[in-house]
Amino acid sequence: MTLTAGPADASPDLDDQRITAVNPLISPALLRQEHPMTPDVAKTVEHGRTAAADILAGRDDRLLVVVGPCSVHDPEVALDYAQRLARKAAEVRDQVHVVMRVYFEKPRTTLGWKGLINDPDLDGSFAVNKGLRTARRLLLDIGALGLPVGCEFLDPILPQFIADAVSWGSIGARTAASQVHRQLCSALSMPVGIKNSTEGDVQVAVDAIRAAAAGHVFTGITADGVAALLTTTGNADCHVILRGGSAGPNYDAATVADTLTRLRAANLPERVIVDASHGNSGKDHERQAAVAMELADRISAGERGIVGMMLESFLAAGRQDLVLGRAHELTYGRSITDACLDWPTTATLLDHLATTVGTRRRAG
Ligand SMILES: O=C[C@H](O)[C@H](O)COP(=O)(O)O
Ligand SMILES: C=C(OP(=O)(O)O)C(=O)O
Repeated sequence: MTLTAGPADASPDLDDQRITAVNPLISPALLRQEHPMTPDVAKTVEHGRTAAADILAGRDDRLLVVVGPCSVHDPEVALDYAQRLARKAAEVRDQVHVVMRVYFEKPRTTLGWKGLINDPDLDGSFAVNKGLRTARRLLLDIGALGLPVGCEFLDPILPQFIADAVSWGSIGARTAASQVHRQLCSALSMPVGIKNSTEGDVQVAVDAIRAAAAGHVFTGITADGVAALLTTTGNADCHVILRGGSAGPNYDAATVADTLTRLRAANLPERVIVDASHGNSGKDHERQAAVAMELADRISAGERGIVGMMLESFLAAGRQDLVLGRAHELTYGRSITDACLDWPTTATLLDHLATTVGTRRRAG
């Protein structure tokens, strides 16, 4: 007897036409079990979050400074940097609340290395489970130094793996308009800075803050890695980061004042953080110091609204190109994404920002 194919067998395969591999992903719960939160790190995280929220709300008159490499590509180097920054942060703690940039996810304009979680071996092997383990371990090691950390959140699944160890979050210029990211912010347990667009549109960040302040219902994952519907309260601690744009810098007093007006119009707290890098430095790391010094002068002269700064800083100045698979050729402590200030310049700037806050205090 000959079997003839029924209509179902004749149907073309419609699924997964462009997926070439499906591999297991560890669950957030498993990662948290392997690298558990400790009481000391929890204290650092909690203190880092509360201090940032207090500064943003005007309850604490210190400056919030988010400083560190554009991206982490080697956890040992990042820890070396963190040890130096932790000592400096302790010295300036009465005037400056220091949060280390520990960025594991890089949003690319087109293509490029997408960060330590996506490709921890820097060779295109995309060992994501290893990347998650390395990232979480590093966050805990830095937290153990008493130094709070800040991360950019890009993939909406990934916060479940690391967010408990993070004191401050960021949404980048390329995702500020994304509803997915605004919903994510509404769920995050820490203050989140949202950047103006790469073109320099500030309103998109103000709109994002409004959206993130509201509660949402959206799809995400649980700690066990199972898809779920999440219902959120909204995050009242989101704030604008002015990062400049393709039209040029936007840290000038007029743009800061215009941003505060937009925030007031949206019934939001009139506070901004200024990113001294990216569009505000034209990606010239040396310019960052000049931007920070100009902001310091304006802050000590009493300009209102600027409650913090972001600096891209690493051990060595500038940047270098990564050749995939040849990470062993990289210079120690130099960025493989955007150019950074070197450590001595960073330490001097942090001292200067501490003096700035002291001057502003004395002026009342
Ligand atoms: O901060 C880092 C970069 O500016 C951002 O990830 C975009 O990088 P790219 O333009 O080199 O892709
Ligand atoms: C990607 C970053 O910045 P932006 O989103 O402003 O380009 C960053 O701060 O690493």
